[in-house]
Amino acid sequence: MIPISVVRQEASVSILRTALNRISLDYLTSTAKKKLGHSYVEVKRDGPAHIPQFFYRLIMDNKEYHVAEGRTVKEAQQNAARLAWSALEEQTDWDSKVSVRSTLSEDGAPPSPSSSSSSTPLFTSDFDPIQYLGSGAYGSVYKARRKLEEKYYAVKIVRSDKKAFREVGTLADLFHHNVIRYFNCWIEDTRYEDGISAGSSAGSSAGGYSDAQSTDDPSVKFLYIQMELCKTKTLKDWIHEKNNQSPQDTKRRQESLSIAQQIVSGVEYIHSRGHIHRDLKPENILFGLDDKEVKIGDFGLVTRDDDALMDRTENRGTQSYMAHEQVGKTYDRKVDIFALGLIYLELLWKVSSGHERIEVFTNARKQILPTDFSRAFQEETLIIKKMLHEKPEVRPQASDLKAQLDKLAQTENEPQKRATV
Ligand SMILES: Nc1ncnc2c1ncn2[C@@H]1O[C@H](COP(=O)(O)OP(=O)(O)OP(=O)(O)O)[C@@H](O)[C@H]1O
Repeated sequence: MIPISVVRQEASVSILRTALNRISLDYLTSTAKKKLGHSYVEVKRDGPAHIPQFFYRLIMDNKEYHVAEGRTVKEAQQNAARLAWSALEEQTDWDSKVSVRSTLSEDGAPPSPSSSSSSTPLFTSDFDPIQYLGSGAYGSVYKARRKLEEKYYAVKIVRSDKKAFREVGTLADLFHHNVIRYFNCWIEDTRYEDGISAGSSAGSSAGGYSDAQSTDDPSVKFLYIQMELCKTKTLKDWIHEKNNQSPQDTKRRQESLSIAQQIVSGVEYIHSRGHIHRDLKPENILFGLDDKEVKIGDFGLVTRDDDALMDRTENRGTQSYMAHEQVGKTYDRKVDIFALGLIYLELLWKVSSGHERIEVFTNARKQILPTDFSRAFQEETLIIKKMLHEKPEVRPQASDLKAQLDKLAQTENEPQKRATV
């Protein structure tokens, strides 16, 4: 006999899945309410009046699901429904596609290939690859249109290993508008390559599968990660544009604060879910398609955090943004605050050459900021110096930092109190 809990769980999945297939979470609200005991609970409200944040969780069939955030009550409830859906999807083997969490072993190791590989290349059967977007050290990213709903996504293709599963396992756990959204992942035997990424004639769009790597080692598989499509412009490009503007852009201060608030909001959420990003840098922060929001990406170095300091076996990150203690083995989430301090400085302060940037960064790492900067940005100087403090315990928690930046934004919105820089 099938246990009642399984039947109820399948009912929940079916309701949520139908709702998501109809792309209408309103449907979920009415249908699930009728069939299963279901309610949304407000956990907290946050943020200033002009950018409020609402936090809701879904309770269904007496089970509490993860807290989700949104700009409106409706958005937060819809996001909470999506998180519940993801959680149920992960628990139930209803799809032929790989369910990430259920395939992870206790230590985050990848699943055995036999249980996860698929002989039909899902990428080209379910998607139209549109454009090669770029590559990092570990893989390449394509813009692709999912045939079923005719929506565009970014699909990242990486070797299927422990690092890739850590990235995807974390992304699947996160749902915040300042974090690149994860949708799905699956494993294939081969890596898709188009003419451009494969190094052949520029502009070629002819695509195909390359099994060069898997021929060398047949056990090598590739993980396809379907994510929210963002602009290819990164925060590094934004900083570069601003630095090349002459005279100095008068809106830079205001825009930098708004961007810093959004990154901190994303980091606060990541920390609240028990993760440390460990590789925050402008290259890993993208702009959403509407150009309004920034999104934290590249969770390849993410690790679990504990309240206690953890002994970490790996000490990686990007050298120039890395906190002092990150070269050692014992550090906590405050390494992200250090990197954010440098990013906020870089957002605000125009440097004219690579040489000047190195000098500013080297001094900033010792909490020495340019004299002109400290004069022009007094409040920011106090905040940044604390973020860059040598002792992690002195650096603010992301939630405190968020409150400080929100307060600063309120002051900035009262122009009579501040002179424009
Ligand atoms: N969700 C996305 N939407 C749009 N473009 C993306 C997306 N994710 C990545 N890209 C583009 O693809 C490029 C490569 O991304 P990827 O995450 O592999 O690289 P990376 O951050 O440079 O990598 P790594 O630090 O792992 O070496 C990025 O620089 C960006 O231009």
